[in-house]
Amino acid sequence: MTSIEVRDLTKTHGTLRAVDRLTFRVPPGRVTAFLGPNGAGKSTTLRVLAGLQRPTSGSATFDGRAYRELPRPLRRVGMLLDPDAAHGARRAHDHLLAMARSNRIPARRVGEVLADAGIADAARKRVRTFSLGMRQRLGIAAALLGDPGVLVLDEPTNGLDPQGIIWIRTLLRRLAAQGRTVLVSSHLMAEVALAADHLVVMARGRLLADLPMDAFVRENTHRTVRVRTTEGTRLRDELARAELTAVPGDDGSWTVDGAAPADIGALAARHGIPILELTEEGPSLEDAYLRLTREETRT
Ligand SMILES: Nc1ncnc2c1ncn2[C@@H]1O[C@H](COP(=O)(O)OP(=O)(O)OP(=O)(O)O)[C@@H](O)[C@H]1O
Repeated sequence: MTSIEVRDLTKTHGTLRAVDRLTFRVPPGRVTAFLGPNGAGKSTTLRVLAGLQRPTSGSATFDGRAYRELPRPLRRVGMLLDPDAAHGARRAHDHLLAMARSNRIPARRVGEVLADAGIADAARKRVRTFSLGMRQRLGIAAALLGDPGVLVLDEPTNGLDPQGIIWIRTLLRRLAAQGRTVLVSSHLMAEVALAADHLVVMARGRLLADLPMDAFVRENTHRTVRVRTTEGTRLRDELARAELTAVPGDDGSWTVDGAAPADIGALAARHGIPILELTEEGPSLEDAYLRLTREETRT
């Protein structure tokens, strides 16, 4: 199966380096999420990958071949970059059929992908009457048309309803499990956490992180424990004696850094301090991502 290879890619717009010496590889068999704050350079990278923009230097290829060099590219690479790519006057079915014909894809695939994308009922409707969510589904149907080994989807959940978001997540996982190469950009961290195995994070045109999801969360967050007690000041003082800091919250709870719940429970028991709640707050991808990119938003 094909890998995506971005190598030393730079793309400038005038004096702005939208992408700045970016290097990463997306191998088959896993879902790779492509993240970064607004203006990070994700769309620019994907447009260069799709051959819609020329790199200033470096390359973005599929096993070393540029998109434009691929014969019948829709059979190799499925891309969703712009939900408005289909002409509004076209009917959904005809739009996909034209794409299929130009890439020698069997016409029966049109009906299959329309059904897969949940828009079979709208097949004969003109695209301009589609909602944003339906246009996204049509774009995803188009990406799947050639049964490609590589899928590149830019913000596929834009405009989708909750069922649509679950559908995308399941679809991405299935495509990766089939051994395909899946790269998906997103702003919605919670959804990325459930769908992706691996993260590539960029900001200000540069690579910030390229690592497995669990390592990313571990490296960029720390666990805390939330405690509720009827004797907050005593608990705080006893924790301070054990060199732990308890920070009071707005709701009467305390947050403790750097200790396990069992340690805090044992300490409270030794001093006869009643505990009403003791909860370990796990690191979330969202926390990790915000921490990593806090200083990196381009204005
Ligand atoms: N054609 C262009 N001409 C000038 N500047 C551009 C052009 N395209 C993109 N940029 C700039 O390049 C930077 C990267 O933009 P890009 O759209 O790639 O970011 P992004 O990570 O996809 O952001 P978002 O998450 O907001 O979609 C931004 O500062 C943007 O304003």
